[in-house]
Amino acid sequence: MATRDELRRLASESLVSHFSDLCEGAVIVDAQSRVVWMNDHYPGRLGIVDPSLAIGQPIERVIANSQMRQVVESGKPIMLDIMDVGEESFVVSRLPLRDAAGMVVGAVGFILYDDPRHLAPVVSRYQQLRADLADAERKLAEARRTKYTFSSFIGAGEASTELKQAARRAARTASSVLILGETGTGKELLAQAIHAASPRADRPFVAVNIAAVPETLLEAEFFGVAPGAYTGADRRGREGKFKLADHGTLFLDEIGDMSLALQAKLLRTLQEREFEAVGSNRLVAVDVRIIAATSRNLEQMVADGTFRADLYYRLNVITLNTPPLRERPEDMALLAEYLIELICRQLDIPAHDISSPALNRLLRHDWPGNVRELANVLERALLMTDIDLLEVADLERVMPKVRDSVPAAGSNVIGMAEAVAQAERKAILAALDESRGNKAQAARSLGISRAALYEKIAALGLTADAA
Ligand SMILES: Nc1ncnc2c1ncn2[C@@H]1O[C@H](COP(=O)(O)OP(=O)(O)OP(=O)(O)O)[C@@H](O)[C@H]1O
Repeated sequence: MATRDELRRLASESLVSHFSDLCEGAVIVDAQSRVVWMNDHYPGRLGIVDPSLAIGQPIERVIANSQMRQVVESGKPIMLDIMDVGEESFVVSRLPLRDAAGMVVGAVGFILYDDPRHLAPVVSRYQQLRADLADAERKLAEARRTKYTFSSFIGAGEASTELKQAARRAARTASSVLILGETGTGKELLAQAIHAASPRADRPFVAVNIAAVPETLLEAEFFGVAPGAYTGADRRGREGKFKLADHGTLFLDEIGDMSLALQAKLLRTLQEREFEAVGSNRLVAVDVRIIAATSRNLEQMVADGTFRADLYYRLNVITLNTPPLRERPEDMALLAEYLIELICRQLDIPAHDISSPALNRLLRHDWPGNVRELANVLERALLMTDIDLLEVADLERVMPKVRDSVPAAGSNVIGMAEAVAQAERKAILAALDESRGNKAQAARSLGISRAALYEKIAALGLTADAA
């Protein structure tokens, strides 16, 4: 009569031998996940030409997406799984092997069926889900595809050419980029162009305007919220921008407006390449390329102690300076022509030209709002002119100084809405002036949120003046 231990030994031996005979393939790895044995079917099923060369190799060298190492490292079986090799899908099972003391000494993997039709309902559902996921990922990447490339950055003068060359070089690397320049000089355009020319072009480009998101919401915006972290609307949890930008590029606009507390969290994420969602203690790994931008003097902020030096150096691997429009008059004609054509197309109005005196008028303005302001002025001038040639008078009508003055002729009575808008415009400009363009500080002194300030600036068409 066999003892209990002998019976157990016999059972496990015959189980393995039966299994390996019956199933379509079997493989055993050791504690380092190196292949030590495979049955006769295994190499044929998986297209392994010379099985003798596989022995002693790490399992991933033999089967690139094998999960055997996970079983060895965790000591937990994966009872039923679908493994894709090339075009084929296999139903597989993986079990850890333990010695007498219970230590994991390896793992055994079986290919149960090479024809997943045996599990048709499960497999078809799996394949459907996989197709849906691929479709959703493609749509997401499409939605996040950048609008701009380097050819969208207009300017052929020396400063623009050098800037574009440096940005093209940056696109070829994976380093962080810091773009410095006044408002409206094309920082976001350039960030998009860098992404579009980088190896990450097919992955998402995700932008966060730090100044436009209320401070209290920024952490959740960046890192997401774990399910159940909040009651109410967010109970199901939400992905943060870091996760959405995984394998792509994360554009951090107005980085100079970030609080010191969040700067510390951002730095940690960039260093460790992992983060925790709000309300979770599970670390999530991410791979994002960072492009940050600001119109503020970050170096001065570091000296003042309002921006972390370590974060500054981390972001400032490659620096690009977008020159203000007034410093590149050589680009004005090209830009004006390009913008007029673009605006006419967008507004669906006939093509327009610009007279030489009008072009000279543009050159005399100092453009605190840069290209955005130029586009704004041209659009309003185009909407008001009756002929297809922009003249000085058309521009004068809409250029900032004229716009803000009281109408010379006619009644002095203005509607309430306009009166309120004028008062708001004045207050915002004064606050921005006092804070030297720092929108967070301006919002504080106005007693409104930064998000509200951004909305007002856009609604009042103030962008041009708000530098
Ligand atoms: N060199 C350029 N060629 C063509 N369009 C440009 C150029 N620079 C800026 N623009 C246009 O001007 C507008 C503002 O550009 P963008 O948003 O990139 O500026 P920004 O520097 O990021 O501004 P902010 O600091 O206010 O966020 C956009 O519509 C952009 O397409």
